[in-house]
Amino acid sequence: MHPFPILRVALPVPLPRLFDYLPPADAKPVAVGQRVRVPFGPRELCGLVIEHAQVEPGVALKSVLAGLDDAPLLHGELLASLRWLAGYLHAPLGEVLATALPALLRRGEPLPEIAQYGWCLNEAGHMALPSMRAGKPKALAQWLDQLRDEDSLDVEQPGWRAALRTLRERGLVERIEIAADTETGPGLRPATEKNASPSVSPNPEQQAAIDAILAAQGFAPFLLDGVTGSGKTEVYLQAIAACLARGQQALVLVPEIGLTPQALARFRARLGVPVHALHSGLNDSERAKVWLQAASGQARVIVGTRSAVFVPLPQAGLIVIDEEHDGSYKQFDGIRYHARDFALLRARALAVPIVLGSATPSLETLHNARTGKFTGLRLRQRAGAAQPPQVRVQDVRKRPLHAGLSDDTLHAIRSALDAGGQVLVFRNRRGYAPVLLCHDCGWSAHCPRCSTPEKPTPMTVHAHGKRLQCHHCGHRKPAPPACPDCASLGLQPQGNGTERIEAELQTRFADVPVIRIDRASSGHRDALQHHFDTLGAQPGILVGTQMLAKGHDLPNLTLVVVVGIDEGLFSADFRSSEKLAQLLIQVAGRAGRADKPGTVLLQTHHPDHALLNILVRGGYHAFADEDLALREAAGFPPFAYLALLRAEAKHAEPPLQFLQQAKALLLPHGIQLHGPLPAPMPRRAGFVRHQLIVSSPHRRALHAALAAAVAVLYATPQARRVRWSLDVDPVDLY
Ligand SMILES: Nc1ncnc2c1ncn2[C@@H]1O[C@H](COP(=O)(O)OP(=O)(O)OP(=O)(O)O)[C@@H](O)[C@H]1O
Ligand SMILES: [Zn+2]
Repeated sequence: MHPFPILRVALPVPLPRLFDYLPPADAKPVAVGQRVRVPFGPRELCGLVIEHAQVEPGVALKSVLAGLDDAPLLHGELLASLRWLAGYLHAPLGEVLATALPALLRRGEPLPEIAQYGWCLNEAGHMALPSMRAGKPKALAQWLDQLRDEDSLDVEQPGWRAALRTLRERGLVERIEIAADTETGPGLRPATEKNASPSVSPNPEQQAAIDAILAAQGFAPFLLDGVTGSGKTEVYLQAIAACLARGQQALVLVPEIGLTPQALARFRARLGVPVHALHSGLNDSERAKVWLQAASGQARVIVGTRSAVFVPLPQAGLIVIDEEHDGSYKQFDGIRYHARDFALLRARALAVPIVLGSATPSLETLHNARTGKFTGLRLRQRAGAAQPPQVRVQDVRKRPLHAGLSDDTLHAIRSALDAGGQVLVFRNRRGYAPVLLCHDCGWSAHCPRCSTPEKPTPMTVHAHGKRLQCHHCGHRKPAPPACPDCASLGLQPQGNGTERIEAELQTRFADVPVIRIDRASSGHRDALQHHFDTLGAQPGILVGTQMLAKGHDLPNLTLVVVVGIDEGLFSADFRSSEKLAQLLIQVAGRAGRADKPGTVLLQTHHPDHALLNILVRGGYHAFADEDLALREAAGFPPFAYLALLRAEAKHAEPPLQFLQQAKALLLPHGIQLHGPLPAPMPRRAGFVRHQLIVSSPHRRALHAALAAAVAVLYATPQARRVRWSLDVDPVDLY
């Protein structure tokens, strides 16, 4: 028998199994959770050892080429949770691990250095201190009479590196590597005046929420259901501070667009410990470092977007999910995990409290709070002196519109600006106009890669009419100078996107800045912050898409105008009402967040629409009651469990055959099957798309059926002729 057991390795390949290898030739034992480099066909891959097993007689195995780590990279709770996730998503473990690990580590590169350094006065420094001249170097020297780590210096002594240079040149300080048990000065005083947000004392509702979270023991899920501007962040901050005081780590998830430098600075200033941010703006090595710092326990507070849910938390004390309803928590390709749901699973495994916060909780989460699975905490009022905004539905039927804006709206904007306020104009369509139409023959511009004869996909007009762009596949081309069908010169952009509204507002309100915020103008987090900084507190207008709806706090914003939501009122998707309601409440919630009252103008051609009425009269909860009742009657989530099997190929046959095969495999399991049917968007980027919806009122029944069928599906010949994916708990059905 071989002296060592064989290694069962998870590899990032689309096959739902582990791969067996002999230990490496150097015969060093490789533990579970360590990375290895292995031969795989003609390639070499980096994988993770998942199990040891005994060699079966007569099986010829290749050897691992090399072990890559001295200690397991993944172990304990995180490895177990990821194995559970792979099972839940019916996805190959190797691909799940590849999604969870930072790219640098996934590629098998060596672990980056994460040692922390600190500075303190040396002997000469202590001698020189009393006689130093007052100034920045002396101030820093006083602070360095004890060892201080570089992170705390960043927080406590902004700009310290310049002063340090002086001290170094004079030979007064030394740099010391800080081990986990090195004693450093009590680094962190409460935040200093200049970088702290004004400290607030919690109001009674906030205090009750804080008390409930602090009293929690072990796994305890909370829904912090607080209206916009109610001060949810203050509740998070106090819960995190208590977690830090217990010596534990806190993980905070935020939507991609919410992680502005401003938001981070607020956390840093209030918590008084380094806050480690994980977001798309970091490079691979920075991401890997934060991940490893979390693994070593050095990182005490990690604030990040979706994929931060995968950081190791050996000393976990609390998980917070801000804006838990946000769509960006769901990954839309590859391994389609939901960060909120995985965070809940981890909180249970880690036995820590988890706080889901939102002014517009997802119906799943509300349902969980109503059935007692989560503890509901309510903040019914805005914090401080702020009042809820006044919402007015404005009937624009038969009214003249200027780039979609009514005369009443334009007057309201003028008055708000004259009163020194800021205005937000929300339109959920970027570009200049959604359609380019020939006024003479009716031709309109369609995407050649995303259209079918039955279902054409219009191309959006950009660059003031000069360019066409498909928002589904990215296809771009110059706008034709004349109609390709009838040669008429009467081509007209139809409808209004943010670009056109911006242009209209710039001409009408030339005296104030008009700033457009959408994916084209502010795709980058820092760009968004830059726009807010440019505007400052002066009167001005922001025009933008849903990027503007999320968690921003602009104290001087007094008027919100909502334009062109009508198309959203009639969508067929069972989640569309929920999404629209959330969007409207969140956008409206930007108005009047400080001492000036806010107004919201909702322009519509359907002033009697049930959704608008219930939202305006009853608010989000009234809407949610009604929508939950509808979902229960129709057997939709959260009253049933769904999975969506998608398949696409250049031609229609292979996806259909694949899904028929899947249906045949699922049929004996007694769950509901709907399809195969063309996807709501039947063609995209040249691929014909079909889908099969699988559902059951019982989660267990659904998963038993999927587990049995998917294992077989991977091996069917039909699977090789399509691109397919399984989406468990899909958010979008297209
Ligand atoms: N107890 C308090 N007293 C006075 N002001 C407060 C208090 N708590 C929070 N605030 C202030 O109220 C404003 C809104 O708080 P915050 O941004 O946390 O709201 P929120 O609940 O997250 O809202 P949204 O869901 O709209 O993002 C902030 O400017 C915050 O500093
Ligand atoms: Zn397209």
